[in-house]
Order: sequence, then C-alpha cells, then structure tokens
Amino acid sequence: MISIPTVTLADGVSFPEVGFGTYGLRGDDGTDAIVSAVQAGYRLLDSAVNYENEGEVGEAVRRSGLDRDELIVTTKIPGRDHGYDEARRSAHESLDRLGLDRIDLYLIHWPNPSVDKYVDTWRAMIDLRAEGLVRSIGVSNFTEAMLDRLHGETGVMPVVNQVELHPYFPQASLRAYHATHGIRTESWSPLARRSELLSEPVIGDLATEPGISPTQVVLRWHVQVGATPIPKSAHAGRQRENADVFGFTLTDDQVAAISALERGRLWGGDPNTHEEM
Ligand SMILES: NC(=O)C1=CN([C@@H]2O[C@H](COP(=O)(O)OP(=O)(O)OC[C@H]3O[C@@H](n4cnc5c(N)ncnc54)[C@H](OP(=O)(O)O)[C@@H]3O)[C@@H](O)[C@H]2O)C=CC1
Ligand SMILES: O=C(O)C(=O)[C@@H](O)[C@H](O)C(=O)CO
Repeated sequence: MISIPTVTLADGVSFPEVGFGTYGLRGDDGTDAIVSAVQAGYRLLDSAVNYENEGEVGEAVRRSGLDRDELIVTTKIPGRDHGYDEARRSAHESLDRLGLDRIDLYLIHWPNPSVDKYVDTWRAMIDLRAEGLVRSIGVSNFTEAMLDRLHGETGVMPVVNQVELHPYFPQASLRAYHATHGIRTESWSPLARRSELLSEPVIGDLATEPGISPTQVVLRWHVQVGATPIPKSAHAGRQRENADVFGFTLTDDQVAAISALERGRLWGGDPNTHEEM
C-alpha cells in the first residue's frame, strides 16, 4: 500500500496530495473499484450528487475496514439545490445516500452565476459546518472574482477550489490566487481524461526510467505545482500507478516544459457561463 503524503488545509485538516475521482464508478463494480482504491492507499474520495454514486462511496467506506476518520469523503451540491434551504436539504439527502453521519469535504459543484444563489448556498454550508454535519467546506469551478465575493459577503473563504487543471490548462493565475488566500487547489480531470496528453513527447521523454510512466509524470507535475489531482481509474493496477508518484522529482525546467503544453480548457466548462443543474 502506498502512503500518500498530506498537506494541511487552512482549517487544519490533513489533506492528501493525491486523491481518487469516482465519476462513472457505479453499481457493484463501482463499489469494488473504490474499495480497491482505498486498499491501494487513497484516503481522499471525490463524489457528487450528480455522479449518482454516493451510495457506492459510502458502501466502499464501510467495506474498507478503515477507521472512519482516516478517509476524506467529498460530495458536491448540484445547481438545482442552490439556495440556503435547498442546500441544507441537499446535505441531509447526501448524508442519507452515503449512509454516513458527516461529509468530510463539501463543495458547491458549479457556481451557476446566472442563478446567482451561490452566496446563499455558501451560508448554508457555513452553518452545516458549525453543526458538525460537514467538516471542511469548499467550492468547485469558482473564479477569483467569485471567491472574492464569497469572502466579502460572508467572511469565510473556501479551503478548497476543485477546478479543471492539467498540463493543457495549468491555471497558473488561479493557482497563484489560491496560494495567496490559503485555498488548496484540487485538479479535476488531471489526466485530461487520457486524451493525447499522455502521448505528448515532452511527457514521454520524461517517462523513460523504469517505473515512471507518462501518467505518473503528469500526476507528479500536479504535485509539484501544488495541486491535489484526483485521477479516476476503474483498475487496481492503474490506481496503484497513479498513487505512486512520490519516489521521483521533476526539475523546475521539466515542470515548466510540461506547463508549456498549455492550450486552454478542453471541455468548454467556463464557470462564468456553464450551468450544471
Ligand atoms: N468538479 C467538477 O466539475 C469535475 C470533477 N471531476 C472529478 O475529477 C475526477 C477525475 O476526472 P476524470 O474526468 O474522471 O478524468 P481523469 O483525467 O482522471 O482520467 C480518467 C481516464 O483516464 C484513464 N486512466 C486513469 N489512470 C490511467 C492510467 N494509469 N493509464 C491509462 N489510463 C488511465 C481512466 O480509465 P480507466 O478507468 O479505464 O483506468 C479514464 O478513462 C472525476 O472522476 C471526478 O471525481 C471531473 C470532472 C469535473
Ligand atoms: O464530472 C463533473 O463533475 C462535471 O461537472 C462534469 O460534468 C463537467 O461539467 C464537465 O465535464 C464540463 O465540461
């Protein structure tokens, strides 16, 4: 089993430098895959109401046999549940589906700015945290202006912002803002969903040593730019490979060469316009 190092979030919680994405992992096979990820060493699990797998994640937590406090279970409020009362109801429904008495990391999935209810949603999350139903509170797909607004109107800054981030979209300026404001960056689709990224020569050239694959080079890049990637894999061998990125280091020049692959968002998910219900 791999021991994944941690960093400390602004709220004092220990947070893994690599986590596990669960989008698409459903049913018995999905639960098995999540259990196998925990057995491989992952302690941060990423779910969402919209993944329709909170039940599988909760079941995997119970089957893992680990002490509950060793795992960080993440879920996210969907756009249709924005608003103070709606978010509180959504949290209770997620807890029921998870079969857990606490959500460890609770995120607003998308800001949906045209609906303009993310500040009220955030107020509900602050109260849920005070009540102990939620431990850490954060957001996903928020811009700097949206983060400023949350802080300005409530006095509470998210401890995590989970955003699209991979070598094709390194988000340097948002990462710098996060670093200044004590927000941990989490990278969604960190492998760019196994697109041609893994065949890029700059990646392949760094993966020539035995035991260092292109995937590991990409995930190591995330670690060194200070972001927690949450790669998803349904396969135990790949899960182990993706967690095993702490035995080598990239030089600053190598990190810069990978960052130079930048080309922009891959799926058009601009937080200023994308609406996810
Ligand atoms: N907040 C948000 O808006 C979003 C959050 N997310 C979260 O981020 C997670 C990760 O993103 P996701 O979109 O799943 O994409 P990833 O970048 O994690 O890529 C997943 C793909 O890569 C393959 N893969 C994984 N590891 C390897 C490997 N070692 N070698 C070869 N192929 C590999 C997987 O296949 P296989 O399973 O067959 O191994 C799968 O097809 C999601 O699962 C979800 O939890 C994702 C999108 C948006
Ligand atoms: O998987 C998620 O969590 C998502 O939010 C995705 O559906 C995301 O909306 C996306 O892929 C945007 O292009």
